[in-house]
Amino acid sequence: MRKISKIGVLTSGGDAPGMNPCIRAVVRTALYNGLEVVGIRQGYKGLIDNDMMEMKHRSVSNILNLGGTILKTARCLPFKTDEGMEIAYQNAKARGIDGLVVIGGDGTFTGALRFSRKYPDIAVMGVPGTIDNDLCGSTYTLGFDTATNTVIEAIDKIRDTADAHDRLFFIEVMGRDSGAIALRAGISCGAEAILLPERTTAIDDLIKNLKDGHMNKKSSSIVIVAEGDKNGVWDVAKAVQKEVKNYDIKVTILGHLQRGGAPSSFDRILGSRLGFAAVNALIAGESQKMVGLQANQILMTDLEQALNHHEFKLEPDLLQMMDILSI
Ligand SMILES: Nc1ncnc2c1ncn2[C@@H]1O[C@H](COP(=O)(O)OP(=O)(O)O)[C@@H](O)[C@H]1O
Ligand SMILES: O=P(O)(O)OC[C@H]1O[C@](O)(COP(=O)(O)O)[C@@H](O)[C@@H]1O
Ligand SMILES: [Mg+2]
Repeated sequence: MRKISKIGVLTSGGDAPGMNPCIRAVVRTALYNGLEVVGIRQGYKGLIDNDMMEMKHRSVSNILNLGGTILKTARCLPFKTDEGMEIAYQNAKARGIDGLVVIGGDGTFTGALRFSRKYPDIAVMGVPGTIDNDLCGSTYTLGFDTATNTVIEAIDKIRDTADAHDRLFFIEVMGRDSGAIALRAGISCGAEAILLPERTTAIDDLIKNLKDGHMNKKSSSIVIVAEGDKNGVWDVAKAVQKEVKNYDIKVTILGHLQRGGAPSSFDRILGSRLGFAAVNALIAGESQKMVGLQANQILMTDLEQALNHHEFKLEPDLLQMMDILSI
């Protein structure tokens, strides 16, 4: 069985609340087990630029409540090239890193899998950290709960003013190819319609529903549009504006405020559990896997399987109820 002595930890792709509790758990679990830990700054960029530091217990003090990531993150194009990967590998080897914990989303895992197939002497363990909740093998990814709560708080406020003015709001929420935030926030806020990349919405049906809502004495309407929806929030709003005259129409793009803020209790616990499990999995000799939450248990999934978007599905009952509960 392979023996790990030094773990490198990095956060990569979009930051997500809960990454800091996870880093803390990785560092302290590794130290508890007599391993050394290296923090790699700015994701794969830090591996290529040799921007790394030794981590001790006090390196991760008082960070449980912080959004963002103390290690910083980046979208690093050079890591996608063979040359970039080779430099990253040589730097990691020179530091004595023999196990890597990568906290990030689908892009990060795609890179991790390629890297570890090319250089199998460095074991790699993925931790799902993305507000998009778009990975198989973990019911929830780090940051999704906090981001959804942030979105709900914002939409509740928009509902107040929408109601006061009898207005129709189109609200774009994040999710590059994923309707996960849109669906949960929409149901939680009683959105009149939710447009998702995973489901096609006919604009004619949307217009009819909004008109019906007005006739049924709805004083405001909220339509949530996931960023990855193929129509796009502006085009949908324009198409509806032409047909729905009773409401004054506004568009709000919530943007990056969705990624910030203190992690929720759920994300603090999830980050701690996943970080703890990732280090223990590396110690047990595992590689090319992701630790994830399934039925309240921490289980491992092959990275390849975690990336299988076709198998990732939004909850059918949520999809079914989203139209029924909003009438
Ligand atoms: N095909 C790939 N090969 C190697 N590295 C990749 C690949 N795809 C993504 N990455 C690395 O992972 C990083 C994060 O991916 P990205 O899609 O931006 O975020 P996320 O991991 O949150 O989905 C990229 O900036 C790049 O460094
Ligand atoms: O902050 P950026 O680079 O503009 O990226 C925005 C994207 O990042 C996200 O917030 C998170 O996605 P990733 O976790 O895949 O990076 C997406 O919802 C959004 O499309
Ligand atoms: Mg992603």
